[in-house]
Amino acid sequence: MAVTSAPTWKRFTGQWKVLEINLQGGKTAFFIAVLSKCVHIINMAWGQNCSIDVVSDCHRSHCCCCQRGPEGPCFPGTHFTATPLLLAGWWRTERDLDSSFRFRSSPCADTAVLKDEGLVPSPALGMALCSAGRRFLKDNPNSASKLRAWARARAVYTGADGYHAEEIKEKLRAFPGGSLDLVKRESGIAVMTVNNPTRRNAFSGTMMLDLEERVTELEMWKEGKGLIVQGAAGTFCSGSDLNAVRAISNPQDGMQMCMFMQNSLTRLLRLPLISVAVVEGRALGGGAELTTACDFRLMAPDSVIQFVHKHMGLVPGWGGAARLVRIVGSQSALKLLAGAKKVDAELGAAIGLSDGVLECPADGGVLPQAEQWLSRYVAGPADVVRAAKEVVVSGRERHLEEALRTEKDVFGTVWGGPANTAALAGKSKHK
Ligand SMILES: CCC(=O)SCCNC(=O)CCNC(=O)[C@H](O)C(C)(C)COP(=O)(O)OP(=O)(O)OC[C@H]1O[C@@H](n2cnc3c(N)ncnc32)[C@H](O)[C@@H]1OP(=O)(O)O
Repeated sequence: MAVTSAPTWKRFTGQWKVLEINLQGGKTAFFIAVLSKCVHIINMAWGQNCSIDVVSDCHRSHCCCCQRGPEGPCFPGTHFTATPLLLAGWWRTERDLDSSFRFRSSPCADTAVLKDEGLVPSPALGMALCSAGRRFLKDNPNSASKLRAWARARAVYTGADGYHAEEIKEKLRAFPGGSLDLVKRESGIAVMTVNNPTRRNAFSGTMMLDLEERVTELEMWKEGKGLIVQGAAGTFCSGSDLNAVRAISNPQDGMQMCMFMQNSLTRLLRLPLISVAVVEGRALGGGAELTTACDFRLMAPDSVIQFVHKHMGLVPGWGGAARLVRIVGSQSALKLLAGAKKVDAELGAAIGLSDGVLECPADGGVLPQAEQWLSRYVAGPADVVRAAKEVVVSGRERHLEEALRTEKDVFGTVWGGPANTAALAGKSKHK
């Protein structure tokens, strides 16, 4: 069941807030938020068959109701079909919640109304709901793992944005061809290959679906440290498959495809893995956008990254413009987009789009060079490498105060951990 209007904070009292969400069919869902070290959200959906998208990732926080830590969260996030009383997500900060629902809270100390309506929540109520939720997850292990995946995912769009995931997936399934192949290595580095050589690795509909699946797989890969994204057969990716683009060129499908790809590529960039796009040949249109969803880009000598969207009467829609501005700054981004400028390895290095030039491929191709380049950043224990990526993502995406809090939480996961203890036990000099 869809959310029919922007959620609003209805009540606010001290540590508690009640958020009201209007659902289709006149149903209402309430979320009770406990504001303290973490924000614990309890969703009580009064009515059958309503479904709400909730995305969160406070897997490292401790629930202030039941004091559960990362291993036993109440609910790390959900996309749920709610029964009269169901479940929840919990957010690390209030702002996470706000951005999940795209609204701003406006606290209005309205204790009296709360009391009048007998709605004053209590820690006991919170605990009861936590425990009901845990029981649900125990009885529904598939939901639990899905929830965990969602928790890590932190996609941009949900049903509240008018995004209909299943509908667009159905449409994309009608444009088959190619694949996105993923190999996870013992070294902790995975290689994802955009594989559709007969169309210069253009993204068919099913490859877009593959991308989402591969990202989900990587989100659940706890041993992972690094990711290399490459194209098959010596070229990176020629963007979206023009045959599919022509078929779904109506505004509705375009928007849905845009949200689908933004979600997947945002999740790709937010993975706790250090990622690098290895660009050989051409990275055009959506292919250029894909390179920006990696932390780094390495370019082969004759390679070109080109945001050809302008030539197509478009601007990027897979999040490539927003990411490009963050990588090269607005001046350079404007030149690349408004001029559809070809970026070769030299220009790429000069403007900071490329982080290194690969040498002419030897027998083994450029992959070993890329692995060698990446190895200096992924050396060491996975939890430390992943923590480094996490604090950088947080610093890039969150307001300072929130990023500082996240940094504290992530710091707490490595402080006194095995790598830290071993380092302290040895002689520590960094000459
Ligand atoms: C998100 C927005 C977007 O991404 S819009 C898509 C933007 N991309 C494009 O417009 C790329 C158009 N393609 C090209 O410019 C050239 O094909 C490039 C990639 C430079 C390769 O040139 P070249 O090496 O000479 O090969 P070619 O043109 O003979 O192509 C080989 C076969 O591949 C196909 N192909 C290529 N790109 C796409 C694509 N994006 N979608 C669908 N098919 C594509 C070509 O049509 C060609 O197929 P065929 O062998 O003629 O059947």
